[in-house]
Amino acid sequence: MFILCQKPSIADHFLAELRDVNIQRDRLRFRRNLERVGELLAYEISKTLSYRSEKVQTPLGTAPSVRLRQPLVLATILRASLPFHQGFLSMFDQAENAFIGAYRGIHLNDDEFEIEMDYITSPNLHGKTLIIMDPMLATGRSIEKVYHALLRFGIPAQTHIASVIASPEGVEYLRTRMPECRLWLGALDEHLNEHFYIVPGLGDAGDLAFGPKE
Ligand SMILES: O=P(O)(O)OC[C@H]1O[C@H](OP(=O)(O)OP(=O)(O)O)[C@H](O)[C@@H]1O
Ligand SMILES: O=c1cc[nH]c(=O)[nH]1
Ligand SMILES: [Mg+2]
Repeated sequence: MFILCQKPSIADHFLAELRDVNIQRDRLRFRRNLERVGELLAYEISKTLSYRSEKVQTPLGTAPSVRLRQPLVLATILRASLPFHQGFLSMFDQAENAFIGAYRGIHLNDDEFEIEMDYITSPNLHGKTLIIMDPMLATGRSIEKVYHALLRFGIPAQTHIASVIASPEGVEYLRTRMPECRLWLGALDEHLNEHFYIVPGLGDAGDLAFGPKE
């Protein structure tokens, strides 16, 4: 598991703005900060990808270079993940993309709720590197449901899961259910509250990015 905010960097500044109740009133800034954390995590993941060597002609000579070789698919969970996805797409500009409409639906009881999934579109995933993005990894139920639904489109060579903020409960849940996936986090928080929200977290990422929903 990789955690971006383990030693102080500009990433902590972006996380602080995302969490701050006053700054997060500015939706444009909130979305842009999700995007910036996406860019930074994409850069970290890029260090694990494979590249091919080549020579590039400059105006003054030839430079030994490398270019990304690995086919990537970026999978994003609507709504909250859209700005985070944009950050990844800025780095991996030629990636293919998958979109999934998933959200927390009816509560079955005090301890459980259903994840509704009503839209999924994906390219073939066979042998590709899949990156599933969702800014909030709370219980882990959304990511688990989406991952297993995506496997219908082919078995990826490897899968990365990226989140801005995670709970220890969510991390543990994914570790046991999806041990083959590698986790990339902005920050790991304290716990989930009784409504399954991350504490201290940042609140409802989808509403903060796009406004409340009915
Ligand atoms: O780990 P989990 O317990 O599954 O919760 C995390 C999910 O909750 C949020 O989505 P939400 O259902 O609020 O939808 P939204 O993005 O439309 O706001 C978030 O973006 C995750 O997808
Ligand atoms: O803390 C949480 C949990 C789920 N979804 C959010 O947006 N925030
Ligand atoms: Mg939400």
